[in-house]
Amino acid sequence: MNKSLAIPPLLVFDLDGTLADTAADLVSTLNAILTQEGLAAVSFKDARAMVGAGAKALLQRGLKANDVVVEEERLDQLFADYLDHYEAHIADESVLYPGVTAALDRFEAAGWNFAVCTNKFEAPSRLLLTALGIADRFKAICGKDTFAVSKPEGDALLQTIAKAGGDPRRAIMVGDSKTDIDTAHNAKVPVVAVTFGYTDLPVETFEPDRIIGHFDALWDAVEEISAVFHVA
Ligand SMILES: O=C(O)COP(=O)(O)O
Ligand SMILES: [Mg+2]
Repeated sequence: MNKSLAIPPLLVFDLDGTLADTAADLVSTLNAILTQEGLAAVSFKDARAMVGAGAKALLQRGLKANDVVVEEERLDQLFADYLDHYEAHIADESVLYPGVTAALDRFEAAGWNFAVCTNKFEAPSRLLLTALGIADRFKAICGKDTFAVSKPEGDALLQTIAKAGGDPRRAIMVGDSKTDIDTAHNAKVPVVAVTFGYTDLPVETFEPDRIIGHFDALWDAVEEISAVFHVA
């Protein structure tokens, strides 16, 4: 049997804005830090689009919204405070998007494996997925700090696939932002974009291979890609 066919096909999921709607907890944490510093909170609407480039970028955008620039050392301290607060409130309001569990069940029954490739740090990612009851479904959970490189570098995805025991020729990325689509393009891995995440521009702008508005549509999108890319 063709050796590569012995390797199960792999779905690699982004986390924030793809598997889980985490914006409320991320923005609440940002505002807890801004308030602690005597600065104005940012509106959920404004801050939601800031999510996607990592927590430090979110923090910096919140400071910038207050026209405040802090030097590196102070930013590191605020970021440490941010992570402490976030880990204590990791899933106060965060929930899985509709259809995630059913989609994982269907693909698992068809022999697919799963991994996570996120710009959230690995520890809070594990904490969140455990709190949401699905951490043990992933062969690998890789965060911004798992490898020397992070998204949008293609190698962040390729190393995630390797860590999950997968084959890049039999892998598909699922994400919500330009960062994810660029990562997949850089790794030459097909990508399905979801429309319900935190992208500041419509995802079609970034030319994913397929676009879905609900996880119930993931099966057909992957079927189409698999036929084209000979994944499954
Ligand atoms: O934590 C972030 O800002 C982004 O995380 P994501 O890569 O899971 O979307
Ligand atoms: Mg995301």
